[in-house]
Amino acid sequence: MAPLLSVKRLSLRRDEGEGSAILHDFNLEVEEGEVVIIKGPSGCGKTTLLKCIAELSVYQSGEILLDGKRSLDYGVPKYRTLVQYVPQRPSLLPGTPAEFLDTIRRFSSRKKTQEDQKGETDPMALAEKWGIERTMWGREWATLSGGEGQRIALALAVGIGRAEVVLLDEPTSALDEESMKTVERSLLEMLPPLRTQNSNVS
Ligand SMILES: Nc1ncnc2c1ncn2[C@@H]1O[C@H](COP(=O)(O)OP(=O)(O)OP(=O)(O)O)[C@@H](O)[C@H]1O
Repeated sequence: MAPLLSVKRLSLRRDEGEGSAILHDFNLEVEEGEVVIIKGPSGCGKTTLLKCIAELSVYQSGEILLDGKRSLDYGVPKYRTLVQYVPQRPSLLPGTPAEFLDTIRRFSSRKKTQEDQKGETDPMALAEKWGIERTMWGREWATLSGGEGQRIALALAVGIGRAEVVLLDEPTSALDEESMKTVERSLLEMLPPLRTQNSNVS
């Protein structure tokens, strides 16, 4: 059986392919239920790798497969609902989290099956458990603190329940220790790891 996610010989260079290499022939296989931690020094390409997997960055060569199929086989919008990227700085997103949630729900409601609804948790209720008041969803992303934006982005990614792969880019880097523990505890409850894997980008 094909792994849930495979990254095969991924290579990407800086400056639209004209500069030095960021990733060179990078390979990764992730099985269903597996939690993978990507480690490496600042600037080595961790965010770039996650953005490539989410089809948000253009790479020069290599292949990324979800359940053995390319993003183009799914169609990129559908692929992005299956592979969700939670950015390090959601404050750079336009509009408000409530608008974002509406857009996802409008897109989802047309195709939602009972199977889709199984893993769903209300993102607002989830974020509330992490100390995010419901009124915050109506504020522009740019006006939220780094930690508030991170908790909302995380609640959106894991609460909607359609994602097969959730890519978390330092998801708790802007949180204080207590909030970090609360968020990590509930993430672990929602995403029980069958196995863990450490992968280095260097
Ligand atoms: N659009 C771009 N154009 C040119 N260089 C870029 C671009 N995006 C990223 N880079 C460079 O690619 C390298 C990898 O960046 P990336 O953000 O993936 O690193 P990282 O490992 O996530 O770092 P950190 O741990 O500091 O967040 C860096 O040298 C960065 O400056």
